[in-house]
Amino acid sequence: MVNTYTYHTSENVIRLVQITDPHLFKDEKGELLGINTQASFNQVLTEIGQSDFNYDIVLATGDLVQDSSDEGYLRFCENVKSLQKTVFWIPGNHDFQPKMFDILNQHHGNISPIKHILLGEHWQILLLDSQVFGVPHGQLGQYQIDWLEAKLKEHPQRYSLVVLHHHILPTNSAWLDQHNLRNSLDLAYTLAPFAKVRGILCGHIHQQIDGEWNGYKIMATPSTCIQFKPDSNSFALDTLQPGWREIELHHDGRIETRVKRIQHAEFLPNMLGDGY
Ligand SMILES: Nc1ncnc2c1ncn2[C@@H]1O[C@@H]2COP(=O)(O)O[C@H]2[C@H]1O
Ligand SMILES: [Fe+2]
Repeated sequence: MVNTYTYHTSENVIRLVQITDPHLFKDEKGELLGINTQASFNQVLTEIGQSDFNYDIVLATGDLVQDSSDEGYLRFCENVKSLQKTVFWIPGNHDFQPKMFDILNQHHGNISPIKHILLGEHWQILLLDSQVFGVPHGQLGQYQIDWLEAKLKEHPQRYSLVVLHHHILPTNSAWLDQHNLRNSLDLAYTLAPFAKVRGILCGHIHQQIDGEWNGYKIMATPSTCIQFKPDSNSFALDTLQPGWREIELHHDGRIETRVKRIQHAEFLPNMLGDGY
């Protein structure tokens, strides 16, 4: 099996789209706290298609399916065909990996199982699995840490973007921050010797963060369905709309990025919902 995907381009900028946390259900009418997650996912995909952002690849950063159903993963595969670019993925805390792996591989179309991407001459992307089976918080196992270190050592001349589901920077929401990446210090120690690491990208927290941590650009992205309210110690939803993220990796190591939200439909959750 090939373990590295090489994306050849002579462009000075590589463009990525991130979609995250679609939480699809077996039933396409399935709702998460009042939002039909299939409908909001479709709307995000439609509006990505309508935008003039000419992306090279897509990153899907976990919680693809809420109920471990074959149907949810199969519809994900069908739906992302419209993106017409290779889709790379990582698991979130809600994903059932044996099924996810089988279905996403069998119905691959434009979906790749590869976790190491070389882009043009200057960049690489490292996709990590931070899932701890059966619980909402995250942890990078020793295999993930060793793999990350090995890839950074293999390509020290490349700028690196690290991608994982769980968050590192707090959301100032106690209920959600208990579900963070528990061993972010191990990640910090692993990355520290490699001066060309530039960014860390995650999903999971259903809200936007554009911050900084140890000199790395930290990006978290709205879900394609429900949004969590920032700075809320107990569970609370937001009326902000489903979204996605555009990222530009420049040849000099700069990352430019922006969050987009749907504009041609409105999804409002049941604001009284207190969890799932
Ligand atoms: N009321 C709640 N209190 C604490 N955790 C919750 C609550 N509701 C949901 N969660 C968990 O918190 C997680 C945050 O985002 P996820 O989509 O990964 O899935 C969520 C659930 O696993
Ligand atoms: Fe999650």
